[in-house]
Amino acid sequence: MGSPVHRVSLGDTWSRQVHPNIESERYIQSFNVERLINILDGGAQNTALRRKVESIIHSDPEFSLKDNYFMTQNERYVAAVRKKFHLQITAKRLGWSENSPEFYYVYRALSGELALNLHHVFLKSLRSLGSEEQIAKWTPLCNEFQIIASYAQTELGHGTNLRGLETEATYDAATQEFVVHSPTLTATKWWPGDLGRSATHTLVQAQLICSGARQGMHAFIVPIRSLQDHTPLPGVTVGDIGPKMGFDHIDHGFLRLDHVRVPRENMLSRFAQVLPDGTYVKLGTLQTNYFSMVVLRVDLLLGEIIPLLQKACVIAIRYSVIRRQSSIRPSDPEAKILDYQTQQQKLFPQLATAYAFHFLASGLLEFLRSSYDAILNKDFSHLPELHALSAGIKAMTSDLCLQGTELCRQACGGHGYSKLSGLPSLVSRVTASCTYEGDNTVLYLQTARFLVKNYLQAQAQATPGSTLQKSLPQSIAYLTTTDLARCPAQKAADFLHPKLYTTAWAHVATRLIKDSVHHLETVMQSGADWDEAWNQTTVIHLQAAKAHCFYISVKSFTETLEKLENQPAVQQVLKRLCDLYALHGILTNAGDFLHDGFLSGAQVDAVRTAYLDLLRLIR
Ligand SMILES: CCCCCCCCCC(=O)SCCNC(=O)CCNC(=O)[C@H](O)C(C)(C)COP(=O)(O)OP(=O)(O)OC[C@H]1O[C@@H](n2cnc3c(N)ncnc32)[C@H](O)[C@@H]1OP(=O)(O)O
Ligand SMILES: Cc1cc2nc3c(=O)[nH]c(=O)nc-3n(C[C@H](O)[C@H](O)[C@H](O)COP(=O)(O)OP(=O)(O)OC[C@H]3O[C@@H](n4cnc5c(N)ncnc54)[C@H](O)[C@@H]3O)c2cc1C
Repeated sequence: MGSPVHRVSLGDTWSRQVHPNIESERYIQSFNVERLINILDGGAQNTALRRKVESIIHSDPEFSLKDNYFMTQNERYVAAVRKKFHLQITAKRLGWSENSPEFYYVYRALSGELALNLHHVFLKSLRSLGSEEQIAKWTPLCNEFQIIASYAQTELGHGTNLRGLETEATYDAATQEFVVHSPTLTATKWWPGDLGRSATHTLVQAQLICSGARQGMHAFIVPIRSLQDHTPLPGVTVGDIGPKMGFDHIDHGFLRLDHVRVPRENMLSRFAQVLPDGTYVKLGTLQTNYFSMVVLRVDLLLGEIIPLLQKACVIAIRYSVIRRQSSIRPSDPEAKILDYQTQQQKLFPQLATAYAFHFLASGLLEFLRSSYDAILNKDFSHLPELHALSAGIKAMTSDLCLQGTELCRQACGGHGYSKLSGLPSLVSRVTASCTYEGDNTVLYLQTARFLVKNYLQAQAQATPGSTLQKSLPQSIAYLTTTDLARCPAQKAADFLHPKLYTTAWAHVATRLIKDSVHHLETVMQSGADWDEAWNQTTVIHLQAAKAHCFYISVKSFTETLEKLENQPAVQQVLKRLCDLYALHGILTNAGDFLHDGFLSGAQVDAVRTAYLDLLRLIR
């Protein structure tokens, strides 16, 4: 460890002391910090549990992260594997069960520097796509790490277009096996985490071929490495895809299968079965084989994506109260950079976004939990709305978390470019979330498809004599509420009413959805078919989907405020953040509010007045 750079991070004494400026800043807030912490943790008992888990982790040298930024990719991987197994041993000793809150707190305390995350993605997919027997068989093997699993869906040639996946699983009735095969180079599985070096098994998403027909994408458990010596099994070519922008600690891999045989029982069969004679039995819909992606998109929000923005806000705001640079008056001492309005305008909307997304994701997780069992029991009534919400919210949160973490990094000047600030790693990590578990554009368009479909249905129901009376899904009920043509706000203070700005966002989302349908229908009337017309109007649909998702996030934040009547001081500070979040969105998209005169120029000025005053109040 002789290299000079290590002197920077080893053995310094001053970094253990809290900077006096931070100390002083911690005693001027207007609310009870512990109360707000309890709200974010979901209750005081969770706060106590989280702190207990964090103290165990932070006091154990095996979990130290201090050398991480000086490691090679290989060293990062080895360190992450070591931490993962030390964690499993610790968890067993302390009685922490798989999927328990303790594991969530550990993951966050270690900034996700743990190997085998896809092993848990495999388990989640098994639970959502596997039969009860398959769950009972494979879960203990995973929990005891007798097997290490991964999730292999994406191929060199296809990540988004799942209908285009080329890996084949052909049923052989004579032996009651599936022959899993990579027929082309582009069928090579590419990107799956934990595949490069760790996994002994993987969940292969492949085109099922049985009864002489292609039945679409289905999931197959395929052994890929020997449990004796970890070498690739016959017919398996597997390895690491090499250096990436981030995620150095994960062995993303590639996989080719040359007619590898697996037993019939290895096809996950909650929503589809292949009988011994090769008969295909559909127990769900095409979309139910996509259900595991809905679960993952929701889990990744609080489990991986939003904490990255939360951490970037903590680092950048703390830095901004100790960094002094230039003076507000030439005669003054150098100012804390957080006292500059522009620094507040960079950071506080990101802080507000971090809170907005925390409550938004918590609500979506609740919706998933409440509909999960129904879906597993083949009641798919909530699935379309759950898919549309999870797709759009994953796209919006990852997009805005990326923008926010990068803004926080830039707000720290040169030190924001040092890995030792923690910020560059947060940015490179959150960047990936705009692609994994679904490219954001593609996911927004899934939400847009849901909006158009339901809008047209509402239109059809509204025509006189229509017998259809199906109510709209709750998240788009606003499409049929009476709409204001003009915003009634007279002065800046009027924009600090949650009902007023929520209605403003509903107005813009409704208008953009109507507009997108109008353009679609106009292009079709010019002779294009639905698919061509859809492609020629996707930019407009994308805009409508984004406005819809932002409206959902504003509504979720205001509903959270309503539940805090009994904690006025906390409610007040969260309301300021909610106001700031909503008004920041209006100013950033002012054109959408001015377009039909819903807001006038003078009203947008009033929004800015209220917004700038909020920065002062929040500071
Ligand atoms: C440190 C660790 C943290 C990081 C962990 C990272 C883990 C990342 C792991 C991965 O990245 S795994 C790979 C993730 N890959 C994807 O997410 C692929 C994205 N592509 C798709 O989901 C589908 O290809 C897409 C939905 C875009 C299109 O599929 P289709 O062409 O079959 O569907 P289409 O668009 O025609 O829609 C058909 C119907 O299915 C519905 N649908 C589509 N996806 C659905 C879904 N997931 N659930 C339920 N319904 C769904 C859709 O709404 C529609 O319903 P309607 O007919 O009623 O309109
Ligand atoms: C860090 C990381 C980890 C990952 N982990 C896994 C894993 O564990 N398992 C796994 O299976 N996969 C994994 N992936 C792969 C990931 O899921 C895919 O990269 C993702 O689904 C996007 O697919 P793609 O790469 O083929 O991009 P493409 O779909 O080729 O996207 C390229 C461009 O084409 C556009 N595009 C594509 N289709 C459309 C359309 N229909 N309409 C409009 N535009 C379109 C996209 O918007 C994008 O701009 C991981 C990826 C990353 C970066």
